[in-house]
Amino acid sequence: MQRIYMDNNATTIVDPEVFLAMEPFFVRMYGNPNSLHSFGSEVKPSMAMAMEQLYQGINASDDDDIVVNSCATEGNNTVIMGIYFHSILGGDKNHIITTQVEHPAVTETCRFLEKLGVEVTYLPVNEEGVIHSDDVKNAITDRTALVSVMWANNETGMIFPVKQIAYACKNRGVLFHTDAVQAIGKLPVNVQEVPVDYLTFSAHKFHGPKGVGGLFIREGAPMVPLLHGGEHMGGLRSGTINVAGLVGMGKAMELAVGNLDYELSEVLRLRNKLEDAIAAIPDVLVVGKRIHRTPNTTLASVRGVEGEALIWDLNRQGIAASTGSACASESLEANPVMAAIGADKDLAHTGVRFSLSRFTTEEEIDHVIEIFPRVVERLRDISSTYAAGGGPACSVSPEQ
Ligand SMILES: Cc1ncc(COP(=O)(O)O)c(CN[C@@H](CS)C(=O)O)c1O
Repeated sequence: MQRIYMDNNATTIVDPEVFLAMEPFFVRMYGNPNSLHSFGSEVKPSMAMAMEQLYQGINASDDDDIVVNSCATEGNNTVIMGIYFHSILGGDKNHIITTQVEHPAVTETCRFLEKLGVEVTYLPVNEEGVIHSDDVKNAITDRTALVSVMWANNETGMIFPVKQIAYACKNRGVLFHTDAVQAIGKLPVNVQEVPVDYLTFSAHKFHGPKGVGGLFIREGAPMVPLLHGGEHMGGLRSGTINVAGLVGMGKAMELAVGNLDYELSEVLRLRNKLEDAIAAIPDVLVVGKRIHRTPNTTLASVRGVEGEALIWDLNRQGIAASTGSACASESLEANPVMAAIGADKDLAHTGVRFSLSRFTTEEEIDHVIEIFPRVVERLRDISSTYAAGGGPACSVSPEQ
């Protein structure tokens, strides 16, 4: 059976060019870059090139730092815990602002700090699943140590007003972190245009390898390492560098930026083609206006059908999708994003997320368009809660 991968917000295939770039660093050039002998020194030029690819990919200046780590979860923890140690434990601040729809790597780290007495504001989102920059302005106090708002949401694809938020924080002298995991490779990410202090990303979200990520730190922004040990990354992140991963991430960043026009045209066209077919099914609505979303993501609420049942049935047909973020896929709780946007409790369990990539083909989209309505119909026929014409799924209808 042909399998179709439609869960690229969870992870992506490694681009073959990325794999080729990495291969030598597993079997021939495997030295530790901290070693003084030739096995160590011979890997350094490739590492330097990869770092340059990362700097160019987000338009970082040479005065800024990019710390190579294991993933965005580590990067998010590093920023938030680092601010706690620097500005809260070691300073006169005691407040962090974030949103209700951040990835758990942000919200759970904040919840951990609340146990240590930190005050955290989780800004609510509107029916489209986003906040307004004024929400941040109104929440900032003289005790605010950090604002952390994602660039784009992993479940809805909704894009947050990070530029306006960054300037609002800058004007109040408050540090700003953005989790850019779902923006890199899908949107232009330029840290000269958007004056963030910290920005985090993971290579496996833009066709690089799992197990390697990056943390951008603006020159002058305070940084307290999460991991202590050897003198790696200038002391900002101890642990032997994943050389192959870094080389792969640099190549993946170069390719992601180079394919941005394709993402914003062809991937967008295929996503909209799929979304139009999904939205045409009765009592199915898509969350968020397209113009405010990343080009590859659709989150649909299907009245009367449990999200888990939907993705399992799709899986039986060879189609890989998710009910929301993969890290919450085991949970039978209501989808927190759907709950946050005001979907009623039945609907909060009905979300299905499709996320495309530059490797998604028209034939694959046409096949999903053929299968999905049949799956919905089959599951509704056996549903105990669905009666045709059950009314709108939630207040937001698809927009062009
Ligand atoms: C916005 C955002 N921020 C952080 C992460 C974590 O990435 P890691 O490489 O696992 O550390 C993710 C990963 N979201 C996947 C897995 S939960 C999803 O299915 O939506 C993310 O989307």
